[in-house]
Amino acid sequence: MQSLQEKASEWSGVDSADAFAIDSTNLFQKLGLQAFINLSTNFYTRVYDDEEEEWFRSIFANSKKEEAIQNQYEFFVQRMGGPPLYSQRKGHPALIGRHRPFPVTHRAAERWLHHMQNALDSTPEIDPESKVIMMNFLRHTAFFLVAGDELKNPKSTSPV
Ligand code: HEM
Repeated sequence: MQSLQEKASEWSGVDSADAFAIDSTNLFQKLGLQAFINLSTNFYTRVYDDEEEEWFRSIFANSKKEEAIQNQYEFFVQRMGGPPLYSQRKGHPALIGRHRPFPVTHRAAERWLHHMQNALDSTPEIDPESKVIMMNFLRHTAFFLVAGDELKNPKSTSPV
């Protein structure tokens, strides 16, 4: 059986070496805290304003925008070489478990990545090379979460 990581690589088109290139360079040191705050603010502004794809925006209906921004940038900071801001406040990220209430489908991952690509493109504090490194990690992780989401409804299980 394919592991979640293998599914993530196949579906995202990003192999593990490219996804985890974030561990060979310290993006937090390079970019600084404000770049991460700006990126997550930019991203969630796009998500909460998504009028073209209302179904996507509705996934975030029970989350407060300001909290979602903080959750995301604190996680990115700690995952990309900075202090463990997220875990100090909330514990282990356990991303699959924390996404369990939400429908993290292939389509949702593509919409999430669409907003993230646009957010990166309009965050001038992040240089082009760092954007590529970040996007490879984010794309792989998005599909890792899709693979985790499918564990909720294993297709092989027969209905009872
Ligand atoms: C694939 C599509 C995705 C969907 C539909 C999705 C959806 C959501 C939603 C609805 C929340 C709740 C907002 C909040 O209260 O913080 C959330 C939280 C979060 N997401 Fe995602 N997400 C996706 C991908 C990702 C990816 C790729 C990452 C990391 C690389 C990520 C990291 C996080 C983190 C750290 C939180 C905060 C969790 C918490 O503290 O409860 N998400 N996501």
